[in-house]
Amino acid sequence: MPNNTRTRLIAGNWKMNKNYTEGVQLAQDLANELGHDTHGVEVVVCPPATDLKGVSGVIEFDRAPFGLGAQNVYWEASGAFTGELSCDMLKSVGCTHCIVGHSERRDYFGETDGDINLKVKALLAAGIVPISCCGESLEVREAGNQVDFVVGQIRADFDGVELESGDQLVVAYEPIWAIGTGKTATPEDAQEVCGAIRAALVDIFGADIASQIRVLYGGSAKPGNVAGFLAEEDVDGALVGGASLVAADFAAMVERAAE
Ligand SMILES: O=C(CO)COP(=O)(O)O
Repeated sequence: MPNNTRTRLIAGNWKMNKNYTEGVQLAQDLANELGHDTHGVEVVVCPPATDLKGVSGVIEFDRAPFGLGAQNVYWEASGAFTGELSCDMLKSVGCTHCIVGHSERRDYFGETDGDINLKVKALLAAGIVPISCCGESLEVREAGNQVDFVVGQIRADFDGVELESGDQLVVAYEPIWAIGTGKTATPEDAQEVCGAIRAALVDIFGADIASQIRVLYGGSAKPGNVAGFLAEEDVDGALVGGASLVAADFAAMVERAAE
């Protein structure tokens, strides 16, 4: 069990995997694996946009014990923005959460901290919880600059953001060199940066709100290593890529988080 009052959160980022039929199947498999009780752990899945409506159907009709998140959003309300999705569109298919600022979007699609800042503000205004990602490259880590780099991202991403309570926002620390590589950070590596993130959040939002914001670790997290991360004071859950595509593995991680 956590040694603080924050509810642990295990979130799955399916990335660009699973077509509609496969996505609905995975959601149903996960619902079966989890049963109706996740023992105090919050669970969210973030499928591709084309699967959102189907997965929300599984959540509604099978009373599946997980929330629904998108992987991206655009900050404008509507209009001539070909290919983009608004907060209202995400809400209309049942999204409660949305990943923003994933390193893959920063690196492959040129997303900047300024973009992420606008997305976070739009999501908060719509009542959707941003799962806001940050994390350093191998180069930054090898130079020993991971804390300064990530705190810089956090300050830029949340510039001018106002919260009423800490459960409106989730932060995910994902060192880029550990994503999809099988190379995990150690729990101590994760705590070093997640602790610095918490300190920055105290500065930005004040101690009360910062103490309630969940900070997740992501990067090759799996059933065999998640407990080590969760044992750290400032790690409140995991953002899971590859292992979230296997219902039994993802459910096993939720189980570890409940222990
Ligand atoms: O990027 C991630 C989650 O957003 C982590 O992916 P992996 O768990 O596949 O390393």
